[in-house]
Parts: sequence; structure tokens; C-alpha cells
Amino acid sequence: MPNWLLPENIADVLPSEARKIEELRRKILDNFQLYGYELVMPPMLEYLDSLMPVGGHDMDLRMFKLVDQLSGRTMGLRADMTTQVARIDAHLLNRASVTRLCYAGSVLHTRPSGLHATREPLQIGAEIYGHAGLEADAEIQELALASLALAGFTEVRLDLTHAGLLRALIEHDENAREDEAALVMLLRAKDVPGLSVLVEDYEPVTRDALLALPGLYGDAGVLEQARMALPVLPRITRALDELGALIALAGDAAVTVDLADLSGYQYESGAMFALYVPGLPNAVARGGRYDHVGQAFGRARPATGFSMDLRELARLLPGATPRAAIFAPWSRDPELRNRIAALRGAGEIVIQHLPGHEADQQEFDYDREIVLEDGNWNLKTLG
Ligand SMILES: N[C@@H](Cc1c[nH]c[nH+]1)C(=O)O
Repeated sequence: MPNWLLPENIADVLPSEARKIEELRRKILDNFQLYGYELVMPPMLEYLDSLMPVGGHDMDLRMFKLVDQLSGRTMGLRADMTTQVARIDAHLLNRASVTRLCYAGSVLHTRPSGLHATREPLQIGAEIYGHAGLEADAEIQELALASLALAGFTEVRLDLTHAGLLRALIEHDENAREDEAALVMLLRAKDVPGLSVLVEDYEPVTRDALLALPGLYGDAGVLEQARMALPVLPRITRALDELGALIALAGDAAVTVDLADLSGYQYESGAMFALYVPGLPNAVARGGRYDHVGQAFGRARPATGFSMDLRELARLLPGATPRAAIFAPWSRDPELRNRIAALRGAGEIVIQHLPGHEADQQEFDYDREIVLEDGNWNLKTLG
């Protein structure tokens, strides 16, 4: 095996793709700033318990682990930045008011989330702490949609669900509570036969409601079906009302509801959403409310946010066109150097031709050239 072979689902990012990703990163972060989000940079690795404040089987399987030689404790390489940002809000900032934070950085996954998915997504996201009302969820939803619009996606579908529904359904049934992890797996897979076997001995109300969940997907009308199919419990009514309000705020995006979609169930506690674009079966962005994470860090704070993988987003976009550049000879002549500095100062790309090489940088399209004519360095258009 050649020693330069990279591990499966781990790849270099080459120039044109890297530029696409970086341009997207800047655009999206700049837009976060326009909404008042402050950038934070949490570490790549930290102690396992602080990366998994609320436990979670999925997260545990997903995370690379290693032993810290300084403390002897187990550390994890972050697989998701959201809980790190919640730690920053809970511990380090200690602000009583609303805090808006954003981030962009690599995360690592032990297993790819799909056949061709990378194990090193470049996660970018935004989170709001300190506001329990739906206004914060609405802002996050708007920001997520705005981020995809900035990236150039025109057809986006917003799919809504609510983590509170399953919790409310199983709350009063001990058997069901014990099976929570298995229920989540079966509901995610929409495995109705498996679900029927598991729920056989539950109380009839719980059983019927759980069996109804996988069928509760479609347009906004699903909320009315859910009101009839699910028991009338205050938490369920509230969850369905919240989803109704978020649908009303979705703007131009096509909206669907899928009450059994529990893909983000790890720490989420309320309304959750996923964004889809044509041509990709997996969600490109996920978000939702997770009010219990701050508590695990010692400070209960309402929280909601979203994140997405920049590498995946960039992969879906058309290739970047080469950028216009100016070709310049190599010379120490101060006049040429001044001319080049002025052009670069005005934002032009000026590439000096090193003696003995062809001008073959593929990322650039040389459309002008600096030439020496009658003792002057002139800019000429290339045909
Ligand atoms: N980090 C979550 C999405 C999220 C961000 N904030 C809240 N939820 C995910 O990757 O699924």
C-alpha cells in the first residue's frame, strides 16, 4: 500500500473546490455577522464528557477517541460543534441576556453518514441562547434558509418535526420509556413492522399513537391529521401549535412535515427542521431547539440553532469559473513593483512569471499582461 493513500472517506480538497468552499464560508459567516452573531472557535478535541453532555449512543459511536497523555483522561475529537458552543455560552460567557454565536470548522466522524459522505465535514452554523420563545426558532429558520439562498440554492424544502412529540407520548408508559432508543431507531427507519412488534405490550393509547407517527408526513395538512391521531395532551398540542407557527413563517420555501423524522434527536428538545435541495436525498442543513444542553454544563439556557456541512454544499454547486488575472514579468524594477502593488491594492490578481516556467496556473484566466513599452510598464489586454 503506498504510504500516501488517504483513509476511506477522507480526502484532500484541491484548489478549485477549496476556493468554492472558502468563498461560501466567508459569504455565510459575513451574513451571520449581519444578524449579530459572534464568531467562536472551540477546540478540535476535548474531554469526552464535555463533548457529550447529554450522552447519546449515536454521538458516542460517531466520535474518535484517544487518551490524553497529560491527564490520562479520554478525549474525543469533536463530531459536532453545537454542544461545544453551548458550553461556551454556559460557562465562559456567563451573559444573562440573549447570546448569538456562530462557528465554522472541521468535525470528524468515525463512520461516514452515507456511502460517499466525508468523514471530515466542515461544519458551519449559528446558535441563539437565552430566548425560549418561538421568535428565536423563527430567526434560526430564516438564517438557515438565507444561507442556502446565498450559496445559490433556489429550490429549498423545509421539513419540520418536533422532538417533544415522542417524549410526550412515552412519558406515561414505563415500557415505552425503557425502549426510547429502539423506538427512535425504528421511527427514523420508518420500520412499521418492527415498530408493531416492539409496541405490542404498550398501553393502547401509546401504542396507537406510536404506530400513527410514521404515517404522519406530507404537507402542512399533516398537523390536522396529527391532532386527530395523537392523544390530546398539553405537550402534544403545544408542539403541533409551534410547528404550525413555524410553517407560517417559512416564507417562500416549500414546507413539509414528517413527525417520525428523528434524525436530530440526540440533544434536541423542541421544534426541529431539516433543509433539502434537489438532487440530494440527505438533508443539507439541520437545526432545532435543545434547551437541556446548557443545564448539563451547569447553566440552564434555552437554545436553538442550525448547522450544515460546507463541503457537501460546495460539492452540489457548479464548478467555480477561473478568476481573471494579470500576467507580469519578474523584475526588481521599482516602477514595476509599484505598479503591481497598486493593482493588487485595487483587488486585482497579479501573478509574476518566474523565469524558466510556463504560465500554467489553472485557477486563473490571464486576460491582461504588464509589458515594458518605451520605458513604461503598461497594462495590455490579452486577446
Ligand atoms: N448540530 C446539529 C444541528 C443543530 C445545530 N444547532 C442545533 N442543532 C446537527 O448537526 O445535526
